[in-house]
Amino acid sequence: MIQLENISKIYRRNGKETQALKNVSLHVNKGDIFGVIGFSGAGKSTLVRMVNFLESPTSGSVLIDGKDLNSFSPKELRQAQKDIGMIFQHFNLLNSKTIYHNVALPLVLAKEKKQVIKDRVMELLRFVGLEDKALNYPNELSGGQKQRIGIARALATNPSILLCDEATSALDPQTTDSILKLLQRINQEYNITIMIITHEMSIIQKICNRVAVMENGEIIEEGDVLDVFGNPQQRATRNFVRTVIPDEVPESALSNFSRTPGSRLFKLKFNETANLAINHVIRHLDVTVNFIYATMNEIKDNSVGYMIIQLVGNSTDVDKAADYLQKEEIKAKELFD
Ligand SMILES: Nc1ncnc2c1ncn2[C@@H]1O[C@H](COP(=O)(O)OP(=O)(O)OP(=O)(O)O)[C@@H](O)[C@H]1O
Repeated sequence: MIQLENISKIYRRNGKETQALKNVSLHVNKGDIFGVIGFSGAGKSTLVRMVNFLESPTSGSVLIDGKDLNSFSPKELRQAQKDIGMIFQHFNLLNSKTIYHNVALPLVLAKEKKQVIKDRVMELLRFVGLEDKALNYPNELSGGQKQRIGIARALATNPSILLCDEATSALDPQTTDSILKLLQRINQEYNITIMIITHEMSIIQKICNRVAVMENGEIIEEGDVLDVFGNPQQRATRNFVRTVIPDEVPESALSNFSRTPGSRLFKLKFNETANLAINHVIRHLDVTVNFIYATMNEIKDNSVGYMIIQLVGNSTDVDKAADYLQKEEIKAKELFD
């Protein structure tokens, strides 16, 4: 649905060049809630502005439903942009206009009939749960309510894509969750493809099915959310995952078990393969497995986390068990070896 092919973007200002995007390629499928995560300055906003052609790439192409936006006339481009809604961190509402008129604006610009506009605006305000605020002004609303209005306005022209640029960064955690639930409903009920730009991994964890990690204008890792959380490849990705699934073992967990001489301590991923391996060790070797600590997190209806286990027994069996758990597919990591 959205294809970015070898996109580079160079900003030139006062004789200085900044390369905001370096040969970025990305495919977002219809129905995805696709997250793009990165630290400040990674190039996320630049990337998302390429998708609706708010800015054009220095090189490379943007294809929406297979059509190259580069080849569009200005009129065709405006038409294509109507199919892409966008919401922002600071909502970008017009303070001098009522909520009704803010939501109506894209329809007024599209020269829709008055009755069509009225029906659509009221339908959207009902959808975002703010029908009673039609005659209020933006500064009479809370941040969460303002973002709901931003969402209603973005949906006014019935887009098939919604871009969200740090849309929950100015909101408290509870309000963030309610906006994320609303985005999920939009994705499911209206079948709208959503692209989310964020610096918070918890946002990706809660609603995205795919994720790309950006660093210094490049996509350094991309994949299904479960795979990326379960097996992050790059250092920056691991740091982001850590913010949701901490992998430091608390001192208290380690000080509470007895260091039996000859026992060995391992850290393993919490997954089916590791569970089967531990069962194998218990069944086939004369080894006791003590569970010292575990963390678990729900990602896309799957459990992701890790556990710390202690192997206790005679040294031959403990060593055999350790060898088995350190195999390639299990990759148990020894602590204090
Ligand atoms: N209009 C512009 N003119 C010049 N440089 C720009 C412009 N927009 C962005 N940049 C530069 O491009 C790089 C990427 O910026 P961008 O805003 O895309 O990053 P970001 O990941 O969205 O960061 P943040 O989360 O802080 O918004 C930065 O070095 C920034 O200074």
